[in-house]
Amino acid sequence: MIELRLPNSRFEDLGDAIRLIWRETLYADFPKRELERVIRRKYRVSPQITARNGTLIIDTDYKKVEGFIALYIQNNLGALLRNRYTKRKVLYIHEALDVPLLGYNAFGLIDRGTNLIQIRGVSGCNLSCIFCSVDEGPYSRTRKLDYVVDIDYLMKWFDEVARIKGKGLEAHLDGQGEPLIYPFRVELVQALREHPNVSVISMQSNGTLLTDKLVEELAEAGLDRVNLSIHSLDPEKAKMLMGMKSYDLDHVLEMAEALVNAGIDVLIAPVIIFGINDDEAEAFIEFARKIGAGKRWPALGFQNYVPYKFGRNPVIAKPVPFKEFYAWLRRLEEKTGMKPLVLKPSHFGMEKREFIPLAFRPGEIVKAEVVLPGRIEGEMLAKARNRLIEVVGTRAEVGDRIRVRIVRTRHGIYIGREV
Ligand SMILES: C[S@@+](CC[C@H](N)C(=O)[O-])C[C@H]1O[C@@H](n2cnc3c(N)ncnc32)[C@H](O)[C@@H]1O
Ligand code: SF4
Repeated sequence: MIELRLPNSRFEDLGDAIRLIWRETLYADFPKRELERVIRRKYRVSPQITARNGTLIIDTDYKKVEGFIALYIQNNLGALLRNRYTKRKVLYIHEALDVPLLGYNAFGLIDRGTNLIQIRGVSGCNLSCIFCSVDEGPYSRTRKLDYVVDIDYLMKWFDEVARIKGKGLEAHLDGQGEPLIYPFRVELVQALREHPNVSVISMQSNGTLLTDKLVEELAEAGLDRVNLSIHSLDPEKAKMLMGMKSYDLDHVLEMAEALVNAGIDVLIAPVIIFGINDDEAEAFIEFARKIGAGKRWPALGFQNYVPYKFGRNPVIAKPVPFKEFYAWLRRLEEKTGMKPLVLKPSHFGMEKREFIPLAFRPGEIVKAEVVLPGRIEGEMLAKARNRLIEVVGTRAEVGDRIRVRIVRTRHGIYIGREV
C-alpha cells in the first residue's frame, strides 16, 4: 500500500476524483479514472485509489508508482488549479511566462505616486458583498478567472519598483478580491519585512479567513496593520451586506481582537450606506475602542459607498456626495470624541513620491503581444515595453501580435483598444 503526502497539500476523496488542496486556498481535482489510466499505461497494474486523512492511498505494493504519481500530480497541478472560494480557474503567473507585473489592476503591483505600493498576489474573494466595487466572490457575474502570482516573481518585481521608489515604503497587500486567499500570504509578509526599503506592511482584508494560528504567523512574519472590512455589528445585517449566509460576524470580531493582541494594529473600515448602516457608526467606534484598535494609525476608516461601473450596485444603496459624507464624519468626531475620522494621507505617513515613469501616452498606438486572457469577457492582457495592457473589446487570442490604442494610463494602469 502506498501512502502519499505532498508538502503544503492534503488530499480529499470526492468519489470519482481526488482533490488536492494546496496551501489551503487553491485546489485541483484529478479524476480517478485518469490517475488509474496513467498508472496502468506505465506499470500495467490497476490499483484502487482513495484518500483518507489528507493522504493519497494507492492500493499497490509496486513502490515505483509513488514517485511516478507524485511527479504526475506536480506536473499537472498548474493546468488544473482552481480558487477554493470562487471555484474559478486559476492562472499561475511565474517567471517563465515573462508577464510584466506593472500595468494591470487585478494582479501585480500598483504605484499611485506615493510611498505606498499596492501588492496584488491573488484575485478572487470568498465573500460577495452586495456593493462590491469589483463584483467579486463566488456569485460574481462578470469575473471568469483568477490569477495567482508566484511569490519569488512578485518579489523580483517589487525589488525593481522599490529600487525606483526609494526607502520608507508602505507595502500594502490588497486586491480585486481577498488578499488572505494568496497561498504565500505569510511568506510574502516575511519577504517584505526583510526588504530594506519597506517600513510598513499593511493589508486590506475582510478577516473571515483569519484563524488564531494565522494571526500568530502573520504577526511573527511582521505584518503591521490590517484594515478590516466590517460593515455591520448585527449578525443578520452583516450576512446580508456580505452577500453570504455563512458569514460569521462573531469570528471576525474575535479575530479583530486577536490581531490587536498579537501586536498587529487594526483599522476598522466599514463601508457606509446611508439608510442601511450609518446608524451603527457609534457602535463601530465603541467596538474599535473596546479592542484597542488604532495604536499607531487611526482606529477607524469609514468609507463612503461609491457605485462602480464594473461593481455591484444594489438599488437599496443611494450614493451620498463626499461633501455630505465628510460633514457627517466631522459631526461624529464632535459627538464621540473619536479623532481622526476624516482621514488624511499624513495619518498613514503617506507622502507624494515620483511615479514610476509611464510607459505609454494616452492616444498612442503600440504593437503588443497578447499574453493572457483577462478576467472579464472580451478582455485580454497584452504586453509591450515591459508593461501589461488590459485590452478591451477584442477577439484576439494568446500569442497574437496586435496593434493597441492606449485609451487610459491613470496610475500606471494601462487600458487599450485593438485597432
Ligand atoms: C474591494 S475590497 C478588497 C479587499 C477585501 N476583500 C476587503 O473587502 O477588505 C477593498 C475595500 O473596498 C471596499 N469597498 C468595496 N466596494 C465598495 C464600494 N462600492 N464603495 C466603497 N468602498 C467599497 C471594501 O469594503 C474594502 O474595504
Ligand atoms: S468588498 Fe472585499 S470582501 Fe466584499 S466581495 Fe468585494 S472583495 Fe470580497
